Amino acid sequence: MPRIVSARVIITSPGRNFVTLKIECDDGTTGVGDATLNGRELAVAAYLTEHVIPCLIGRDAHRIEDIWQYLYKGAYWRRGPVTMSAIAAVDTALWDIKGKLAGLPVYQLLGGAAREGVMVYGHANGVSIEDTVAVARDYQQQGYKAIRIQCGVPGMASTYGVSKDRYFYEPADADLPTENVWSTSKYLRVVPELFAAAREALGWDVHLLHDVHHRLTPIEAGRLGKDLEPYRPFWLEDATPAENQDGFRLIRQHTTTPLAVGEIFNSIWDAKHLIENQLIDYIRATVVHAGGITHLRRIAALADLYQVRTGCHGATDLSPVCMAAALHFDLSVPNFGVQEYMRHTPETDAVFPHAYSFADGMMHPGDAPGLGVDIDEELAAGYEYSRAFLPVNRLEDGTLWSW
Ligand SMILES: O=C(O)C(=O)C[C@H](O)[C@H](O)CO
Ligand SMILES: [Mg+2]
Repeated sequence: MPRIVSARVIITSPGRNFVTLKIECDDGTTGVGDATLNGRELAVAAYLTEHVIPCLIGRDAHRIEDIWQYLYKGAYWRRGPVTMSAIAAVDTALWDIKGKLAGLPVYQLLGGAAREGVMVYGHANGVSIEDTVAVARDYQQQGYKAIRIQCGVPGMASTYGVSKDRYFYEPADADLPTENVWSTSKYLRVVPELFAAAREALGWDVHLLHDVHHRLTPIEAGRLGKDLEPYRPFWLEDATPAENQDGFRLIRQHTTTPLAVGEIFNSIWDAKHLIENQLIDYIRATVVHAGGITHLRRIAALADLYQVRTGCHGATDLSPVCMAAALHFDLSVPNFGVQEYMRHTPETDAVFPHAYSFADGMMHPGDAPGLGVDIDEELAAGYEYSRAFLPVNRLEDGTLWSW
């Protein structure tokens, strides 16, 4: 049996912060897992170092389910993003090790490929409708079959999803949280205009997506969904905060626009009511924040019963290790929908050499044994951690709002 002899947390910042767990077995086999929780990185690092790693030493690395249960039930304190990201990192690293020992890519261990490739969506954003449409056209020419479109809101200094760089969106940008201003009425006017312009320029053969980022009330979201129906969006994401899951029932009563939610979910319990009541169409939980491949498969299995499909979160704060794991999951799961793909910077790609590839709007995890991703520790050591917070959001009168 491959016995775990060491586990280490590696923190690096090649343009942004990443936390990676590396587990090593007595035969020298290693596995990696992403443990990055944007803006709260050191909390997960400490949880791993102080409370998880000591319990791993000496265990059989093949016993993925037992170790998952040990860390989840055994902690007594269940769920939560810090705990579940730490468990995810261990779980991901163990799947990596199992794949390497079997000489197989992880997707083969998960049942094999259920499709030829993984459809991904890219991010088109711009300060104006024209800018966004121009970037979206660029993505379409690169072969993307699905594109998320976000544009600046006239009269507002900054808007979620609209970055300084056309291709790299990085919201965690300051040593203390940046303050953004939000106006629902201004926003609700511009989004249907954006979709109209995008359909006009791009035609109907490309999927268009949009992220509301938890900023509307259910009835406002119902209005937006209805206004967008003529443009056939693929999904409306995080239309309203999901703590009150019944809020989605109200949205559903007013629109047939498909709904996606779950990037901040960390367990099946966050999604259970939404899935069982068919209040959503896509579940966006992903490997790093929702307990690893093991737990994500459980969520997907529940979702499959209700024709809810997967749409894993894949922003740049999820490291290439998470991206690789998500692609193995996506390729094998029966109810796959789409995968978010926000390209990492060249510095990040160099620190995390990987076997996954993009061609013609589709990705593939590659056929290297395990996850097909690693961390170049020497390179990683050259990028020191630097604290960065996600922004906060306020209404024009100063009221704190959802970001
Ligand atoms: O990628 C998305 O859909 C996001 O909403 C990005 C998030 O704001 C980001 O990952 C937060 O860390
Ligand atoms: Mg989102």
